[in-house]
Amino acid sequence: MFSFARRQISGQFLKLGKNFSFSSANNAKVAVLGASGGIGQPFSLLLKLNPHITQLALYDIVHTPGVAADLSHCSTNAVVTGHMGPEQLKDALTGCDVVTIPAGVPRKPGMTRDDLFNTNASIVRDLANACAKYCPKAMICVIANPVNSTVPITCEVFKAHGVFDPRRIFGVTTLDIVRANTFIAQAKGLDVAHFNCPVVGGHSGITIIPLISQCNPPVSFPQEERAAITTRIQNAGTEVVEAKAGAGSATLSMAFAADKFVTSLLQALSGEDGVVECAFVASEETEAKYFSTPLLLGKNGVEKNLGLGKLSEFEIGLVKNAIPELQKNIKKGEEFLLKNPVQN
Ligand SMILES: NC(=O)C1=CN([C@@H]2O[C@H](COP(=O)(O)OP(=O)(O)OC[C@H]3O[C@@H](n4cnc5c(N)ncnc54)[C@H](O)[C@@H]3O)[C@@H](O)[C@H]2O)C=CC1
Ligand SMILES: O=C([O-])CC(=O)C(=O)O
Repeated sequence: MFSFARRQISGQFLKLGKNFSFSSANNAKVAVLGASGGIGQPFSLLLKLNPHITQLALYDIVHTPGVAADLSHCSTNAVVTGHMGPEQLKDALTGCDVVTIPAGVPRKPGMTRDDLFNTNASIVRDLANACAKYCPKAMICVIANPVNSTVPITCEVFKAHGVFDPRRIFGVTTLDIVRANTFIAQAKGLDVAHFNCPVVGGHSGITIIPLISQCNPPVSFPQEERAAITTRIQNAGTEVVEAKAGAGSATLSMAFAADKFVTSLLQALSGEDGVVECAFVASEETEAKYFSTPLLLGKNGVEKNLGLGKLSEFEIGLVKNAIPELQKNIKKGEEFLLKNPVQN
């Protein structure tokens, strides 16, 4: 483990045009597992700008000394520590308030997210195992795909350790909301900074369900346009994978989205009221055991599941179509852990 001297800055902190002021609650340790990757690096940079964070622990199996040294020169408050290889994972995780997991392989053209299962399931299982041992109370934000299966894997690992708290484990689906907001605001000529479209369900293909009927401010589309924009949101990950032509999947927009989610989580943890984000969590809202819906966040993670709300006929059909696929993905994650249990 190597660490860098804390650099104090005073007063107010300007981030993405928004003012944050320091308070005693803004004292979080956040870890990024997979910090050297395509998402990990820009995401860590955004977290380094976050005034809620006083320690940023960067873990990967490669390159973290360089990434941490580089990032530590940015003149912001957070102390950056680099941790490389499993023997340094304990130090990275101990004392964490929030752990983010973008570790794992990304898609290439022609692959589905489920095609990543064979590689990423064991990566996530082993990292979740370390979290359950070294920071069982931390908020765990799973980014690695297939999210519909890696979240159930993480939850099963925590159950195996007897430390499962469904309020604290999240599949990060924020990129779907970011995309829905961008595409719809652009189509309607609205200011995306003041536009919100909830996206529910899961994080792959038909399980991604934008609730256009619940947009704020309200929008409406002719039937064909609504179907087309829904399909674009569902396939937006593939759009990026194809454009990158073998060089990976979304990294910069994912870093933006993950930072948005973690910022909301830290605001809620530090006592801010009314913080709502969608995420894929253990859920009783539908027949699927895990489902993304808007969540009211608080000091202990999910304070209240705000549920699906009133759906249009079109959206009811989308939810109905998504459930069998989600159930299959969830079962696959749970069965993986039965067949490949954690070694404590
Ligand atoms: N939830 C979402 O919306 C999104 C999820 N993703 C997923 O995020 C994951 C990461 O994507 P990228 O950063 O583009 O991939 P990448 O290949 O650029 O980076 C992955 C990083 O994980 C590290 N890694 C591999 N095994 C590890 C282990 N056992 N412990 C710690 N680190 C390990 C690698 O060394 C690498 O630095 C992929 O599974 C991708 O599908 C990508 C975009 C959006
Ligand atoms: O499409 C992928 O493989 C990466 C991802 O989850 C996304 O961009 O939404």
